[in-house]
Order: sequence, then structure tokens, then C-alpha cells
Amino acid sequence: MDQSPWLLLDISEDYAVRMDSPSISASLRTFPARLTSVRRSSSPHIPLSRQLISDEARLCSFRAKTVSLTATNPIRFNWKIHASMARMETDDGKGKLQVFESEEEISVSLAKYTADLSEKFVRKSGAFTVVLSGGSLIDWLRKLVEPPYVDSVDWAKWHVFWVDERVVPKNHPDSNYKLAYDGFLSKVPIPPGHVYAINDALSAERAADDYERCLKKLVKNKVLNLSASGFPKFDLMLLGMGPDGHVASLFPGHPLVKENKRWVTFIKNSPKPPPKRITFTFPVINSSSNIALVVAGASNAGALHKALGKGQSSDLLPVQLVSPEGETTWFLDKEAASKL
Ligand SMILES: O=C(O)[C@H](O)[C@@H](O)[C@H](O)[C@H](O)COP(=O)(O)O
Repeated sequence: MDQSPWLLLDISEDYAVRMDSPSISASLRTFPARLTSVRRSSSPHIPLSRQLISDEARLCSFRAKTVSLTATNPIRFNWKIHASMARMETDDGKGKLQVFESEEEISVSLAKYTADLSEKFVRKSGAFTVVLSGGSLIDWLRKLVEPPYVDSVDWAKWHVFWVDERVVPKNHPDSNYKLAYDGFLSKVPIPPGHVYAINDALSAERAADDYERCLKKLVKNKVLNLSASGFPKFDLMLLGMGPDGHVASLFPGHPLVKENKRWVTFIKNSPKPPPKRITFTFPVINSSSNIALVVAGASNAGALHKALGKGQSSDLLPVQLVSPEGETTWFLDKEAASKL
């Protein structure tokens, strides 16, 4: 079996070429001519065509140690692929899977992915609706609040939500809002009126009702669209996963996992503290246009193996119920992916 790392070619509109490795992207961005073909180490040159370039992301992936690109002028470039390159596995219905060597690379790739989607949705609809989580996610977004993205992203068009929130005051150390504010929102010029935090003066039950009402109002005002199934459709959800396979505040074996009418619901006995939380339901999560699942660390390897491995099981983990109308993209580190 070919064990070479995957090379990702991102063919952007002007046919400049970038690779998903920060160390070589700079030189490739200045690529001077139109590319006409690409060749992996042991195969003939393949003309660049629509078949090679997926319409949406314009990504081609090749498993190879060296790749040469031939341009119209014609100039030939050869690049050795760095051992630390992300691997892109095939899509078997569970989404695009990427495994990174380091935390740094997860952050670099997640920032680019998020910035690209922001650009796409702002161009298409004039807004970008993004759903955040708690946990390490905010830390993974750290490259997005650095140049070039901090200056290039159209932050004024962002609308920010939470997939789940602990029912605590907004200045409490357990608050997902506080986590996001300290690490992300305070560093970018998103209009405060576009940041939809829960009403922390209410009980869990009422806070869930209130948040659902807020979403319904935004649908009415056309900030949010509805999916074909009648649930709000967000442009991007950025999710983490716990070692037990939970996503949002939807925990294994809890009846909320099956909730299929409410948009936002509440839990008062969360197995993970704090006990009182509100959470989006699966029909809302699965109405998303894009879901990024960012999972790192050896403690998550077992749940990931169950979620992404070949085995069949009747008792599905919550993470296995993530199945959006749009695309799922996994950002994993080596430790989390060690059992795949
Ligand atoms: O409310 C919570 O308890 C957390 O937000 C939790 O749901 C978290 O998102 C996952 O456990 C992933 O955590 P890590 O990203 O830190 O692994």
C-alpha cells in the first residue's frame, strides 16, 4: 500500500497553487503561470481538468512523495512533500477526514477553512452564520484572529451562535460565551448585535425557549434560512467531541439525543458538569451547510474509532448522529486518529 502522505492542491480561481502547509504556501502563491498539468512521482502528467478540480473547493489530492506541476510558459516545478503534511482520506459518506501532525497545523488549516467559507457565504448571501462550541474549539481558532485573516475576513457580516451553553452568568469561568469572548470575539470586529448569547438571567428551560425564539425571529428577519425540513440552516458549525462521543450537550444514552421537534432544548442533569445547559437538537445540527468536527488527543481515539471505523453497532454515539445536509470536515490530530 502506498504510504506516501497526501498532497492537497488547492487550485484557486487564478490558477495559483497552494499546498496546505504553511512552510511552502508562500512560494507557491507567487506561481507565475497558468498550470496545465500535474504529475505524481510515478505517473504521467495529468491535464488539469474539471474532473480533477472539484467545483466547490477546487481541491485535488494525490498520494505521492514528489509532485511536479507544469505550467503554460512552460516552467516545471518539483516539490518534495513534507512528512508533516495533512493526510486527506477518501470520503466514505462520513465526511472529509484530515489528520494533522501538530496542533499548529490544525489551527492553520481550520483558520483557512473558516475564512474560505466566510468569503463564500458573504459573497453569496451577504452574511455568514457561524455556530461555536465550548471546549478547546476556541483555542483551535487562534490563527483566525491573527494576520492575514484578522484583516481579510469580513467580520461585519458574521453572525455568531452557540451550539450549546452552560446556564451560568456570562462572566462565569464555565460560560462558553466567556470562553469565546476572551479568546476570539474580543479580538475581531464582529458587531455586538450579531453575537447571540443566551439570556443568563433565565432558568435552563426558559433560556432554551428564549434562544429558540431568538432563532425564529432571525428566520423571520431573513438573517437565518430554513432547511427543507423546517429547521434553521447555519452556514458553519464548529463542533468538538468528548471522549464519550458527545457533541453539543447531547450525551450518550440521554433522551435529548432523540429530540426531533424542538430547535433548542435544555438539560438539567448533564453527566459532564455543569449540569444545567441548553443545546441545539440534532435536526438543527444536521440542517447545517457545513460542519467542522475538531478532535484532538488520545482520550478521544476510542470514540473516533467507533464513529469513523468500519465496525457496525446499534448503539450509536451522539457523534455518529452528526449527518448534515451539507458537508462534514474532520480536523484530527495523530493521537485522536491513532485507532483509525
Ligand atoms: O460544554 C462542554 O462541556 C464542552 O463544550 C464540551 O461539549 C466540549 O465541546 C467537548 O467535550 C470537546 O471538548 P474538547 O474540544 O476540549 O476536547
